Amino acid sequence: MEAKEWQTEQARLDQVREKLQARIEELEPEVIGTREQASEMRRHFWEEVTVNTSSDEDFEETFYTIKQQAAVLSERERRHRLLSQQWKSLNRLLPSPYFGRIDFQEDGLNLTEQIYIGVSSFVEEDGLSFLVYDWRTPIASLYYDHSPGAAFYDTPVGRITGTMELKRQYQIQNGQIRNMFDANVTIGDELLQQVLSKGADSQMKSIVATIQKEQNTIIRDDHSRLLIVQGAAGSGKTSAALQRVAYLLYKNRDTLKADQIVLFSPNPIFNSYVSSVLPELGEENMQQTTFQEYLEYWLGSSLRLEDPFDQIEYVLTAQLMPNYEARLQGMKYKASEAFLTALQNYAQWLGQEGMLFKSIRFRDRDLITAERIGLQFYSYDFTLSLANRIDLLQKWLMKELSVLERKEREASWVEEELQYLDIEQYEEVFGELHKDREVFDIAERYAEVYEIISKKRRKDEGDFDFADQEKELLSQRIVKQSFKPVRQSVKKLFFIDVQGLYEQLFDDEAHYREKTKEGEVPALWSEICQQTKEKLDQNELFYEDATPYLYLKELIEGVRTNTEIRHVFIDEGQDYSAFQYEYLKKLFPRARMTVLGDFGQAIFTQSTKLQGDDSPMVRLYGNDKTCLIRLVRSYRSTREIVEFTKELLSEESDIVPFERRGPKPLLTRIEGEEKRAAQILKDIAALQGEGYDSIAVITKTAAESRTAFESLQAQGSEELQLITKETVQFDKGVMVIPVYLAKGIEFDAVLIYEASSQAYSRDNDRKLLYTACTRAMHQLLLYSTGDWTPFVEKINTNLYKMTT
Ligand SMILES: Nc1ncnc2c1ncn2[C@@H]1O[C@H](COP(=O)(O)OP(=O)(O)OP(=O)(O)O)[C@@H](O)[C@H]1O
Repeated sequence: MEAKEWQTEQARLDQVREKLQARIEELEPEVIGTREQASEMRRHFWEEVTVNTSSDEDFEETFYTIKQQAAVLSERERRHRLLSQQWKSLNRLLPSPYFGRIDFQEDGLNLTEQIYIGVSSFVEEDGLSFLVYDWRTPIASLYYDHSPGAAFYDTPVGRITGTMELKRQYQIQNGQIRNMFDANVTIGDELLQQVLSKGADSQMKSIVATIQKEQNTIIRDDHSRLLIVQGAAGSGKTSAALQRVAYLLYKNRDTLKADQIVLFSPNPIFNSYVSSVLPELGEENMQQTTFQEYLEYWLGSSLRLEDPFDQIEYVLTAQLMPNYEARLQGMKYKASEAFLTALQNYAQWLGQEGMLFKSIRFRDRDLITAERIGLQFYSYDFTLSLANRIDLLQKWLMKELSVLERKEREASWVEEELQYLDIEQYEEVFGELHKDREVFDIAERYAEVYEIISKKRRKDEGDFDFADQEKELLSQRIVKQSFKPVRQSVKKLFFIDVQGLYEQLFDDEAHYREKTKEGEVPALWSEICQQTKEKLDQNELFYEDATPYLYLKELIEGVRTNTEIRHVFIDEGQDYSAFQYEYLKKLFPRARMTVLGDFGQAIFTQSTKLQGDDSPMVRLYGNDKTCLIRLVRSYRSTREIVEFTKELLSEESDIVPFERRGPKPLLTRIEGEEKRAAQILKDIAALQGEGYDSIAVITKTAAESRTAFESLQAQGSEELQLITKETVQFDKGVMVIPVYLAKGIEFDAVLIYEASSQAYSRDNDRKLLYTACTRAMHQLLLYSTGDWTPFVEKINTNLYKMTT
C-alpha cells in the first residue's frame, strides 16, 4: 500500500485515539464522583431517613422516605454503572480502536461514507458522527457479508443497497498500524492467516475482526426458533456461538440480560476455556452449565448419578463384562423419542392404576399408610391430570397432618419429652414462645393490677391456670417441631415413590407393552430390565436413565419450566439424545435454541444426528421454525492436518481446509511402552523448542491417561498435568487428557498416545480418533506399539510421514 495512504490512516488513527483519550479523561472524574456519591449515600442511608413507627401515619411516612431514598441511591448507582461501562469500553478501544473499514455509497446518495469498525461504537460529542461503529451494528454486517462492488445490508426499517468501494483491514497495536490489507473476496485471508498461525491459548479468543460470511449468518440469525449448526471440527462453531451471544445482547440490550442466556457446555474445563470471550467483547458472561450439573441439582440428593464420562469409560473399556451388549442396547433405547412416548403413555396408564406411594412415617410408625394415600389419589376425578391430582393429594395430606398433629399432643412421648426438657431447652422454647407469651403477660399483669386495685381476689382465681396453658403450649410446640420434617417431606412430594414407579416400568415385555403401549421393545429387554433395577436398588442411576427418570418424575409431579431464559445454546450438540432435546424444549418454553455440533465427533452412544431426514432435530420445532447452517471450512488445523483427519471419517466429507501450511502428521511405531514414553518426551522437548507451549498427549480413555501419565513421569517428565473429569481449570502446558475431555478444546500440538489397531478398530472408535486428532492446530504426532489402526492404515501415505 502506498506510503501516503498509510500516513493518512495513521493520522486518522492518531486523531481518533486523541479523542478517545480526551473522552476518557473527561469521564474519569465523573466515574469516580458517582462512585463516591453512591457509596457515601449507602453509608449514610439511615441518617437521611427518620424511622418512626409510632402511628400508622408515621409508619407510612417512614416507608415512603425509605423508598424515595432507595430510588435516589439506585439512580446514582445506575449512573455510575453506565459511566464506568462507557469508560471501560473506551479504554478497550484505545490500543486498537478498529480493525476494519468499508467505504460505502448508498444508492441515491451522492456521498461515500467511511465506516470504521471496532469492538464497540465511538461517537463524536455531537452524538451523530460515528468515529467507530460497533461490529454488531447493521451497517457493519457489510464488512462480513460482502466484497467490494454492489452490496446491501438489512436494517429494522428495510434493506439498504449501494456500492462498497473499499474494504480494508488493519492490525493495530498500541496505537500503531502494524499492517493494512485491502480485501477483495473474503475477509482478509492475510489477516486470518496471521491470526490462525498464532499459538493456542488457555482461553478462547474473540474472532470479531475475521468473522466469515457463513459464521456471520449464524451470529445474526434473528428468526429461527431452532438454529442448528452442523460444522466440521475447527470450523468455528463455538466461536460463532459466543459472538452470537454478544450480538444478541447488543441488539436486544433493552430487553435481554446475560443471565437470560444459558450455554450448555460439554464439560467443566470447557467452561473455563470459553469464559473470557464475552468479557473481552465488553459483555457479561451468559450462564454456563453442563447437563450433568442440571441433573445433579434435581436428582442428586436422592440418588447417586453416573456421569457421561463414566458412561463412556464403561462403553470403551467394559466389552468383556457380562451384559455389555444389553447395556448398550439400553443406552440407545433410553435415548430415543420412542422411550419418551412410552413414558408419556405410562403416565396415562398411571392415571388409571399402578401409582406407588410411600407411607408417611412418624416415630417408627405409619402415620398415613401408602394404601390410604393410594385410595385417596384414585378417589379424584380420573379426567384430572396426574399432576393436578397430586396437588389435591398434597393438600389433603397437609390437612390430615394437622388433625394428626393435634391428636399427637396427647401422646405419652410428648409428656415424657416435657419432663426431660432441661432448663436451657425450656428457656429456648419460652424464648420462641415470646410472642404468644405476651398475651399471657398482659393477662397476668391485668390480673395482678385488678387484685391490687380491688384489694380482693379475682373472681376467676383458680380457673386461670398459667402453668397448664404453658404446658399445653409447650406440647404444641414439641409436636409441631417433630412434625416439621414430615410436613416438609409432604411439601417436597416425597410421598410419591418415583423410584418404584420408574423401576416397575422395567418389567417383563408383556407388562411393559401394556403399561406403555410400546410396540417395539428393544432386544435383550430382560437383561436391560435387570441391569436398570439392580442399579436402582443401590440407589444409583445410569446416565442414560437420569433424564427419563427426571422426565417421569415431572410427568407425575408437574412439569418444571424456566420461562426466564430466552436463549439456550447447546455446544457439542451431537452428544445429546433426542430425549434430552425434548426435555430441554419443555424446560425452556420461551427460549430460542442454538445447537452447534458435528456428527463426525459423535462419540457417545446416545448421540443425535443434527441434520438429514432421519434426524429428530427437525421434528423438535418443525421445519418452518428450524434453520440449518453447515460450516465446512476448518480453521483450526493446518491444511496437512485437515487432509489427514478428513480421511479418518467413514463418509466422504466436504471439509475444506483453510490454506495454512505446516508439517504432515508424523507416525511413529515403537516397540514397548518405555521406549514410547522416552520418544514422546523427546518429541515434546523438540516441540517446545519450536515455541509450542500447549501440548496434549491424548488417550482414548481415562484409564489409559493414567497409565500414560505414570509412564511419562517414570521417564522423568516433571511438568506434566493429568487432566481428569474433576479438572475445572484449563491451563497452558503439557497435559495428558482422555479424548472425551478434550472436546471443544485445541492445542498447538497433539500426540496420540496409542493409535494401534488394538486401541481403535471398532466403528465408534473412528470418531474418537477423529476427535482426538482434530484438536491439533499446528502439529500432529501419532504413536503405536503395535499394528496401526485400520483407520490410519487406509489413509494415503502421501498424507503423512512415517519415522523409520
Ligand atoms: N473467523 C475466524 N477468525 C479467526 N479464527 C477463527 C475463525 N473461526 C474459527 N476460528 C478459530 O478456529 C479455531 C476453532 O474454532 P472453534 O473452536 O470455534 O471451532 P469448533 O467448530 O467449535 O470446533 P470443534 O467442533 O472441534 O470443537 C479457534 O481457534 C478459533 O479461534
